[in-house]
Amino acid sequence: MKRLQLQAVNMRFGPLHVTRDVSFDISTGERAAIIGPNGAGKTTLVNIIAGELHHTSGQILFDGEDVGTLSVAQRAQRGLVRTFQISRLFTGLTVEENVRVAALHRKQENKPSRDDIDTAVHAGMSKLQISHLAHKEVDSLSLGEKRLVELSLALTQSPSLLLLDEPAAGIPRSESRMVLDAVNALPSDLPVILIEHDMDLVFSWAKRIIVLAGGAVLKDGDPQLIAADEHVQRIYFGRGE
Ligand SMILES: Nc1ncnc2c1ncn2[C@@H]1O[C@H](COP(=O)(O)OP(=O)(O)OP(=O)(O)O)[C@@H](O)[C@H]1O
Repeated sequence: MKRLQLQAVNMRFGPLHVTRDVSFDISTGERAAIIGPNGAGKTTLVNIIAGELHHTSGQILFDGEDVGTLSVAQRAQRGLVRTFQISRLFTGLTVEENVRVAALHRKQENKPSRDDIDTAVHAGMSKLQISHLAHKEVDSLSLGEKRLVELSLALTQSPSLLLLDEPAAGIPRSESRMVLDAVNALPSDLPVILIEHDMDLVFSWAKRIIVLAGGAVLKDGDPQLIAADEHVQRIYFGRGE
């Protein structure tokens, strides 16, 4: 089932045409990575999908609804949830308190009871195996642990599509395995779009890779096809010819 549909999406900042006729669909359970050289327009595209930026033409449908004019919060309420490159955790609060704040904002039809919130908080932490960190202040955590807490905040919001913005960015090598394991352990039916510079993570995780160059989709296919494509190698990896 199609969850997200981008149809000829464009973004212009004044004279700068940064996103060019981007079209693709993401279906239930799909694991897609968006890659591309610096300045290719990856962050702009994530911001457009999440609602931080409003595209200048084209359509964004989520579960069949045109969400193009909705705010970040309205999209998150519908299940379109993102994480950030830069930590947005509340410092001074514990892990559990941070997860609780996210649980209060989660997608729901009815007003949640205290029990509902408690259940969501504990499920969010146990899915990411961070229950042992519940009572630690987030400031005392390692970078990798903070990234897991951010992932658990996103899961606590009951996403029906998750946008991961460079989950491995800034994480020391010693902890990158932990982050990769967490990304790998995300529920298999949850569609995920990953923006990532770490090619080991991209190629070990993604089932589909969308290559952006100059704001447009250069190639869209499975990792084998992308790795073997001469155009991609030339533009993205600086190889070929
Ligand atoms: N608010 C803005 N105003 C004007 N130009 C912008 C704005 N945001 C991004 N751009 C331009 O859009 C282009 C794409 O930037 P973007 O950050 O989306 O690329 P990226 O692929 O995420 O790059 P990186 O890998 O370096 O993070 C760049 O040329 C950038 O300068």
